[in-house]
Amino acid sequence: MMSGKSLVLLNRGVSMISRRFNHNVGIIGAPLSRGQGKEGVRMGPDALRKSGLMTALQTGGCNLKDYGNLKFEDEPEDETFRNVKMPRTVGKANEKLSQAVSLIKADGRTCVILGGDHSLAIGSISGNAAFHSNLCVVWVDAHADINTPSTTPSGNLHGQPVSFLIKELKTEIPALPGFSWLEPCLSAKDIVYVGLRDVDPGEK
Ligand SMILES: NC(=[NH2+])NCCC[C@H](N)C(=O)O
Repeated sequence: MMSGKSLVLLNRGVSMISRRFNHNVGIIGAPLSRGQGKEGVRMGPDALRKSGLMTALQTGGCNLKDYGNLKFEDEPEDETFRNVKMPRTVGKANEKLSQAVSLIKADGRTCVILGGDHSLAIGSISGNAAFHSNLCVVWVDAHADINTPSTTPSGNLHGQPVSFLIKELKTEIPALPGFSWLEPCLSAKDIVYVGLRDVDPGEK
């Protein structure tokens, strides 16, 4: 027979499990490659879907809604601006992503974004920040991706997203075409790096 106390514990366990197993998740594909030089990364969202990601998430108890893939286009005459490559295209794509993330959050879902190159962190984090005033970021990556337009050795925006998001670096970021919509939304203390092993001199 069950005591009152064990019944309370059991109920608590079941409600924890059902909370975990009824997690509402929205999937959005972001097939962007212009933040760096390899075309193939835009195939990421479809490749991840084909590899069985959705089934794995459902088996893990997620209640999924697939919002499909965003459509990104190259902006015309997207010249390099102070060494930064394709700023208009990458800025516009991230603006779209940020809006899409905010809509999914407004639907009451955790947003899982399938990229795409790492410049997408700009839209992903800013879209979430619009909903969570106390947002923290755990950045698991070999790269810090905190170059600024002046320190970037490659000019690729996938190596710079964090510098655009951190309030303390605002004065280091020039007014880039394509990014007028963006306001930094994180403090430096709100990000933790895990796994760094390839950091540029200007990022240190
Ligand atoms: N998310 C990445 N794969 N980042 C690579 C960045 C490489 C280099 N640090 C750069 O700024 O260009």
